[in-house]
Amino acid sequence: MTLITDITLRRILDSRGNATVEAEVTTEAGGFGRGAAPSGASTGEHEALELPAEEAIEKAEAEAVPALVGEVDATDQRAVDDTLREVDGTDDFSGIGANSAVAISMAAAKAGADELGLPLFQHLGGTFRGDQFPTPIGNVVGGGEHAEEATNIQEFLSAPVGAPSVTEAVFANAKVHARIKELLNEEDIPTNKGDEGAWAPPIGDAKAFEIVDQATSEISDKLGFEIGFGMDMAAAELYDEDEGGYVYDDGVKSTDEQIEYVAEMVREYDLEFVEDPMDENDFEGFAKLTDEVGDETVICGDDLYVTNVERLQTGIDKGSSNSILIKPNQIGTLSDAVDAIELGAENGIVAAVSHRSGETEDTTIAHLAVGTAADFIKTGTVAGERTAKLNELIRIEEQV
Ligand SMILES: C=C(OP(=O)(O)O)C(=O)O
Ligand SMILES: [Mg+2]
Repeated sequence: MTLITDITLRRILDSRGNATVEAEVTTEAGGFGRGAAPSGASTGEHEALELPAEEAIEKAEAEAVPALVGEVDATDQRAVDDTLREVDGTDDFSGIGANSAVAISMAAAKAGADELGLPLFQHLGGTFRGDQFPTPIGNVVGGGEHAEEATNIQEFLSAPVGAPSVTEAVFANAKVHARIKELLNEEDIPTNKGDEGAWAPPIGDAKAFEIVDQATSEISDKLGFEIGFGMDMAAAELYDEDEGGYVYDDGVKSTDEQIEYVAEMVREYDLEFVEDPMDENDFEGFAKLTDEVGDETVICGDDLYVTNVERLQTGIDKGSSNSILIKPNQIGTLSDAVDAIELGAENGIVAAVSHRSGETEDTTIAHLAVGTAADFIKTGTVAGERTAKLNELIRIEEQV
């Protein structure tokens, strides 16, 4: 029994320059952990609620801190997370804010690991986990809600599926990112950047498919292992019911046309990963697409599931996808995120643990991905708040 003895909450900057919540947890025997909440821009309609940082801190200091300090064992992550849910008293963490909840949850996990003298991935995953690494998929070109005057599709993701190690995969993605800059320069296309460090050039989706295909093929040939690519369409941001479907610069696609378009791209470019190809409430559209190309590629639900086991169960029942994106702050605690990964695993749904577009130097998701044997981790390719996680993966690989 190693009780939490202190919790400090503060406002810090995220990568977009917005205020976010950082938590520090200290335990009786001197264990210490620090965690910080990320923040989305293309957020799902059904996500847990982020409150303004100051308000979230104030509410958590009044409600959560007294219920945890001197009361809960830091090494018992379920007890920490159950307490956060109990004191919050809502389904969407609108009581204390999902940003305060996830920061405390992650800080407590790190304090628990420190207390036990274990690396975080092992504390989260247990003794028999930690030797299986995710493929890091990293956005190299993008637009949508993450950049203006760029592609309609939010993210084009380099996917080094044949890399011999996670370290080689991380460097491969950085090389693809660099090669894309050269290709854009050759055509005098401006190399603006989006929120996550991907290039955000003023080009259409068709051109982006060509450039990313060329860059991944060239770097794959150079390095001698397979590098494909995928995409996060963030289609809920494109969908407009009043317009009758998915709104692109060159026209509107109906649901059936969207399914056809995505299936065509999967086949033409042999896509490794397709996230949110349909609107966040269209379980049926997802299911049709998964039926059509689910044996050729990974169809992943992000805004569709928002890391929520009830929504995932609906997707399982309807056959909506073969993958789930996992973002701890979408649901509020690490326990909830692990529950979603495990429900998925029991039903043949592979996990992709993910950053948010607004990030901090926090590296918890690297440990969560390794500790739960997730198939993928999506956390960018360059930029300090992204490389923090990628470099942590390199360090973890050295430890196992
Ligand atoms: C990382 C993403 O973006 P955001 O954090 O803005 O939701 C995403 O949609 O997968
Ligand atoms: Mg997404």
